Amino acid sequence: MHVLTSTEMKEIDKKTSTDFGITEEVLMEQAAMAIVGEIQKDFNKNSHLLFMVGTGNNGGDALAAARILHNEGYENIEVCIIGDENKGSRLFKKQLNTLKQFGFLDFFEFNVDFKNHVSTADCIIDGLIGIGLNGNTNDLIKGVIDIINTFKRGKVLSVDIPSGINANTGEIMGNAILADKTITFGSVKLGHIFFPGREYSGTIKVAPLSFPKSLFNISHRELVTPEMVKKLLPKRPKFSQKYDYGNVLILAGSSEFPGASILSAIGAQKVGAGLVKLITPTPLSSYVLNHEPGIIYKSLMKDKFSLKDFDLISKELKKASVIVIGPGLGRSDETMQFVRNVVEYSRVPIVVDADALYAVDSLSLRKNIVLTPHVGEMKRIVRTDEINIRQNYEYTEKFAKHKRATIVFKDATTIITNGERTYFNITGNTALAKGGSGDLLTGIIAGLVSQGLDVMEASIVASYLSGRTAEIISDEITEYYATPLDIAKNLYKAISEVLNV
Ligand SMILES: NC(=O)C1=CN([C@@H]2O[C@H](COP(=O)(O)OP(=O)(O)OC[C@H]3O[C@@H](n4cnc5c(N)ncnc54)[C@H](OP(=O)(O)O)[C@@H]3O)[C@@H](O)[C@H]2O)[C@@H](O)CC1
Ligand SMILES: Nc1ncnc2c1ncn2[C@@H]1O[C@H](COP(=O)(O)OP(=O)(O)O)[C@@H](O)[C@H]1O
Ligand SMILES: [K+]
Repeated sequence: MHVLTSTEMKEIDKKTSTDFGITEEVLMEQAAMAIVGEIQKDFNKNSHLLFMVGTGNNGGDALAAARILHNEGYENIEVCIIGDENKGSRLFKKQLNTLKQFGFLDFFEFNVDFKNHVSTADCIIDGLIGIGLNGNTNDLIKGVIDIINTFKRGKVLSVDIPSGINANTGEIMGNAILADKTITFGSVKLGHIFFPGREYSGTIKVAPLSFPKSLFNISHRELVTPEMVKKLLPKRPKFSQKYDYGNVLILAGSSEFPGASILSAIGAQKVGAGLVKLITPTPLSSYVLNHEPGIIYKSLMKDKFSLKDFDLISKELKKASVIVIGPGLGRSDETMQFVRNVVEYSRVPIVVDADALYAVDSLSLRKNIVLTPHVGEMKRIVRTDEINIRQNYEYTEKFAKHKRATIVFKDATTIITNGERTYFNITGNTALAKGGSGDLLTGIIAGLVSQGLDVMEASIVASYLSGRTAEIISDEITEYYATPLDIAKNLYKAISEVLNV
């Protein structure tokens, strides 16, 4: 599913009408039917429905939905219009007229009594502002939203996007409606998938309406879906053996951070790599063997990697189909030099994570190198703490283009981009907000590359699977308790689920 900006959505809207003859009126009627469908799922004809209506087309959608329900015999509908009706959009005015022609009379003014309407409503339909939001909410709308958020007792259904949420960033513009459910049209917008918009939207439903599918190619951004992951998962034909599933070389660890390397190695193996070879400076053999005896393990019997180790491992570099470098390395100068040499002299795909991210700063990279920074690392490698990079996907896209590499910007909403195409992963929860989850992810990415995926495809599948596994096992053992090792051991649950989509 494409993830759109408000401008892209408006463009699609316009073209649907000019190039395909499906008018805005038709689309609005379809949007209204979709809203009605959602209301009918949860509320009956006696339910108290409060329609909060702005004077743009978002309000038009809400008015049309109120009219359809009134016509269906819903008896307890109230409509409250906020703003100057005379200055409303063409379709808002048209819908208001039509509603009146259907004999609807229960309009009320926004006044001191408003709190009572809000607190007695079974469902508040938020049609105040949609993707036409043009800045911070003004005083009038701000007051209305505050009262709704404070005094609501029933459910809140937002039309298109919670009023006050920036459709392009998910930011709260002044204040915003906290919805239980949002019904949006055509496709999701960026504001639905970036926090806090993602939280404010509640459950998101997408009504396709009659937009021609081809028009959505206007966007180069997509949401990672189970269907996408299923298609990408490497095949495992019966007539095959371990060499068909690649050779992952992991260069990780130091005396200071021994555990990270093991998680990466387990991640690669649990996702199906043919051979996983882990080389660490410090001896870890009993840990590795306890966790997974199938991992091929070698220690250089020292504290940390340095440039002179390069010759020692150059034979391994030649045999590898993919390299992981970074987890737990430490950041000493000699280790950073070692990392630069590995990255410069290898041609196979490389997953660069954690400490190694700081070493590649000065290097020119290539498309089959993937950098996997979390928020802190991203801020440091792009040298900024000013802009809000977590929601600024364009910044990450530009950075990927500039580095000529693929970036996985790991966060609650993860951005995966090579600067030309961008994917957002929204699986996962706070079970992953623990040291080691990123090390595991790195290994999973490499394990998928070793089976033939490119780094972008592998990052999409890996982010989805680790996040989805976290969700599945959190239902069983809670987000508090689940550890990166639990995620690794339960990866099969998300894989099986995807295979059965
Ligand atoms: N696109 C599509 O394909 C389809 C779109 N559809 C629907 O149209 C919606 C977009 O409609 P839109 O363009 O009329 O804008 P909309 O969201 O109603 O906002 C404008 C209103 O908000 C107000 N307002 C704005 N900012 C404000 C602020 N900061 N503080 C306070 N007020 C503010 C602004 O007031 P004004 O600035 O004019 O005083 C005006 O009244 C879209 O979300 C979807 O629901 C469907 O029918 C199906 C097909
Ligand atoms: N609240 C959250 N919701 C979803 N995913 C999360 C959340 N917090 C962290 N993650 C994911 O967990 C992983 C954490 O990686 P990272 O911070 O690099 O861990 P570490 O460096 O300790 O191994 C990333 O894949 C990130 O997307
Ligand atoms: K809205």
